[in-house]
Amino acid sequence: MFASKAVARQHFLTARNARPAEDLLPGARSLPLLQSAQRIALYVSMGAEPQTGALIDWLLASGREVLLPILYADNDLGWGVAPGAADLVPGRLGLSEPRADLGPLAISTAQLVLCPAVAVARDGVRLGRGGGSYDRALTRVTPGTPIWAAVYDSEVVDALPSDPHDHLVHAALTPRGLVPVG
Ligand SMILES: Nc1nc2c(c(=O)[nH]1)N(C=O)[C@@H](CNc1ccc(C(=O)N[C@@H](CCC(=O)O)C(=O)O)cc1)CN2
Ligand SMILES: Nc1ncnc2c1ncn2[C@@H]1O[C@H](COP(=O)(O)OP(=O)(O)OP(=O)(O)O)[C@@H](O)[C@H]1O
Repeated sequence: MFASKAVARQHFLTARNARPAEDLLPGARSLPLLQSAQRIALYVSMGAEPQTGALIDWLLASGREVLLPILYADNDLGWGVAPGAADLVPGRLGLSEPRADLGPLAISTAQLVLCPAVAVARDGVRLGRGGGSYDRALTRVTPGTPIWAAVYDSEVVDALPSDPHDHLVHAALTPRGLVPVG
């Protein structure tokens, strides 16, 4: 068990930064929910994060809508639609973001939410970057909507430090498929 979220975050990010980035699409495209959901909240991957580019292109090509986060100054998130990678503009912290902001509540229209994560525990606890962005955004998801966290297989672990404000996820999506948690 890790002594704190900060220690755990550093452990997993150091390991992740030493590995090649992998694409999420192979593990995702055969999942029924990803074939049927009409509007999906996703993220624009950066660095060694599980890569979302091919997944976003595949969803758009099959006529679905993809919501992408816009990071506000207080680390809360707004959401915009992705018409295509060429339409994204540079945001804070090296992020690429949609130009038009539909606001923080737009995530409530998603039928599936895939959030970035540094690690996920078997009980559903998600460890993020530490801004509390998804702690806030996930409170606005329509109850009953599946929430998945994108990680590599080695980042699904038995236990992680957690706080009362942490919002549990239902599964980890890895490049090899879906791992139910919680
Ligand atoms: N791809 C992606 N988008 C996301 C998140 C994320 O984790 N991944 N977020 C999840 O909440 C929000 C943004 N939060 C973030 C918090 C910290 C860092 C960060 O630490 N970035 C790098 C580079 C910083 C820089 O260039 O100054 C780093 O410090 O190593 C990035 C995003 C919304 N969008
Ligand atoms: N609803 C909220 N409103 C404002 N701040 C919040 C809220 N929830 C959590 N926070 C703050 O966000 C900070 C980071 O929380 P935490 O370490 O759980 O982030 P995280 O889930 O790992 O990061 P992220 O969601 O950005 O990927 C904490 O200081 C926490 O107090």
